[in-house]
Amino acid sequence: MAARRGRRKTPLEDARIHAVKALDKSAELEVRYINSFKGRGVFSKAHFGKGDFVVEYRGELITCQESERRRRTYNRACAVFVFDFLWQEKIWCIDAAQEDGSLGRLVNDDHRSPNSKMKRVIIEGKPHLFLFALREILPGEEITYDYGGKDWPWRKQAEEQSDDAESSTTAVFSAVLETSERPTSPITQAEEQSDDAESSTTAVFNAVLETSERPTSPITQALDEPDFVVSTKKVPCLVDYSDSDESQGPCTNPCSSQIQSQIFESDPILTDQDRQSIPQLRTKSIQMKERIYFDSDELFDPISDDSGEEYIPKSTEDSSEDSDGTNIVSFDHKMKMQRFPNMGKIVDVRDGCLSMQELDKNSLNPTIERGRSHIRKKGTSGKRRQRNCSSSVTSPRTQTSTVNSTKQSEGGYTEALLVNSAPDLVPNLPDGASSLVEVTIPAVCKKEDGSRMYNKKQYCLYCKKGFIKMARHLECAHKDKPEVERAVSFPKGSKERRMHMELLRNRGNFAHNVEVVNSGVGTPVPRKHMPWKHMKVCKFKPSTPLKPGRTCVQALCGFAVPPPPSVKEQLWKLLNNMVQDDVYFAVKTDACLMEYGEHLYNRLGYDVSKHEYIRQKLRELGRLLIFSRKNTHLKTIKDHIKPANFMQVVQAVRDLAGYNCETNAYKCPSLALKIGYSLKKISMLVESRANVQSDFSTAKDARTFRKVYEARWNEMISSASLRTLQESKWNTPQLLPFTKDVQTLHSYLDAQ
Ligand SMILES: C[S@@+](CC[C@H](N)C(=O)[O-])C[C@H]1O[C@@H](n2cnc3c(N)ncnc32)[C@H](O)[C@@H]1O
Repeated sequence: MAARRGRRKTPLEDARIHAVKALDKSAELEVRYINSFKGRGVFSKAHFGKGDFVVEYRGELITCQESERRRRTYNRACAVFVFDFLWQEKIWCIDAAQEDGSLGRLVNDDHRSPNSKMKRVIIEGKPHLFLFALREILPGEEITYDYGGKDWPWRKQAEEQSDDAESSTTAVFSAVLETSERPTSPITQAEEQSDDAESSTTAVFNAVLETSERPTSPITQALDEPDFVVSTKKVPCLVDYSDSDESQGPCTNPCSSQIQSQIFESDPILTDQDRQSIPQLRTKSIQMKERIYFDSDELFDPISDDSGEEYIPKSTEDSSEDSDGTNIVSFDHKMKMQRFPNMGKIVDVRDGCLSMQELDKNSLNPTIERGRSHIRKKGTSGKRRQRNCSSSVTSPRTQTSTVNSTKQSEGGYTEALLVNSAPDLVPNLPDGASSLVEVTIPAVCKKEDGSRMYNKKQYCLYCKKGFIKMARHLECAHKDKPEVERAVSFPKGSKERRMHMELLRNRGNFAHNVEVVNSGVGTPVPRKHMPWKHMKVCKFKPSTPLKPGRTCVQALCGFAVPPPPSVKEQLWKLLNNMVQDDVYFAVKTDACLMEYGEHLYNRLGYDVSKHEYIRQKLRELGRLLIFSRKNTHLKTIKDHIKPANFMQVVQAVRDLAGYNCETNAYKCPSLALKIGYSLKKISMLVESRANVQSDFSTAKDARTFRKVYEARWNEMISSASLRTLQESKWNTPQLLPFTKDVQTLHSYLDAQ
């Protein structure tokens, strides 16, 4: 096992592992907002060696025809995310127009001195596009690659600028510049700087580039060098140069050269018409620029320690992972596995809903009804439900494995409950776990003969320890407590004695469960029934009759959980009158939303008629939060007010409000406007709190977010929303007053 963990990975293997998990190296890369012209970019947070796998250009693999169809519907901003490449003698595309939180799609262009290069790698018969470092990349550097093509507007601008600069320099310096920076030259600065040892390879390589970049032969720009076929089955030898003897390596692969010559000289699939259409695509999309041999010096420095097999990925998520890809566990998940080693089945209990929603006020015990949690509302069942849950807490694409790890633990199954979010409301969590609180629920254990094993521990209200026989423990150890004294005053076996003991047991369990939920440590004591169902038979239910319906009982149960320290009881109560759905749990467990709620409550809460307004405001943001968690990497409202995430927020708000880029109209324009307003308000609250706490970087982030918001929100969201609102009024019939109304008015005026 130790040997396996220590096994070094090649860049290709590293790329494959990330591709299979659909994960980026989030510990080593970050998105930053650069400026309004360039938008966002991806920056290195760590050191990358030459040849290292950097990031995948992830998206949907589509055919050329489909990409043509989409391009007709996409606006310019979306079309630029479609990446063309050649594979199996056809043009394919990776469409990354969807804002899915992946990083590869956000990498910007640099045709002069890019630090990485796009490569096509085949994994399990499917092409993937990966960026590999062309040279050493230092922390803080922006990741760039050459988009290919020539018509990108920013290049012209850059060239104009550099022309201006050139004209003002001395003649000698101009001459040097002309040689090294001529835009038509395929030789990059980096290549120019390469040392003598590399020069021969570079020369050969440049020769290839020059041929493939000749503008008159557009097809040669597409990528068609031998694929890097990565097979999961051939562990540890993961690189398989298709149809070739592995020992020969890619350069000497006769098959590849055959394929290349087929494609370059007489392409059997592409007609002249197709060829004509390719350059046209290029002005709107990114392409594989040219062929590059995978083991060429450009990617792997043969004399460097970092090359080839000696490569060890640095990303945190790789640190303890199995490299065979069969047991891929998300980073967050693994972290929780450390905390809860017995974790087995994963059941989705979002936003503290198990512990909060199902804590039964009357029985004072959290309840879980296996297979009947609110997840069922989604129409999922059994294994599917489990899968959904893992995706809801990690990334939509990391679903696979969390479920696979089902194990029978010592005493039977355990169910790990991933409780999404509540990061700031739940203290003492390690950094990376900020968006997850996980609680392990022990399931009923069965003996070998299938009968139930009664080993459930109850928690003592007084000494906080777990015991299987609680009544006996109370009687022996806490006889001096008045409640216990009263309970034992009833005859043994009597109904009264049982009820008193049960109440004490429930109270002990409740206190224990609250502790577990708040600290994220320990195992809560489950209870079988849903609260509203249990309420029908509960021996301790309030004597005053409740309003019929589930929500009322749930509200009672929700309120049974004490508010977190930073939340006012009145606000907590106000929230518990909300419909208790996903949005409710999202709101209740997000610190910024609670702060915003508190702000609204302080302003308007004295007026009960405004309570519904406060709830609505919070629900709008709760919906945004749920949407963002599903579709982006934003997990809290605080993430939404970081300037680097601005574009993702824009996209999320657009999607949530039903933006149609063709008509430039919204289905629900007022939602987009309201969310914008609330986000701005929250940024002010966060900034002021951060200033008070001398957390100047958070304050700066919030301030910068507001600046970006003020500069761009109107253009990106509000203008279209307002226009939609205005236009929707055009078709509203203007109501003329009835004759009767006019008569009434006249008689009123006469009476005056
Ligand atoms: C694939 S996206 C890259 C991510 C993009 N910056 C964003 O914020 O969404 C390509 C777009 O980024 C911008 N871009 C990329 N490279 C650029 C560069 N070198 N200079 C200016 N803008 C660039 C252009 O607007 C281009 O259409």
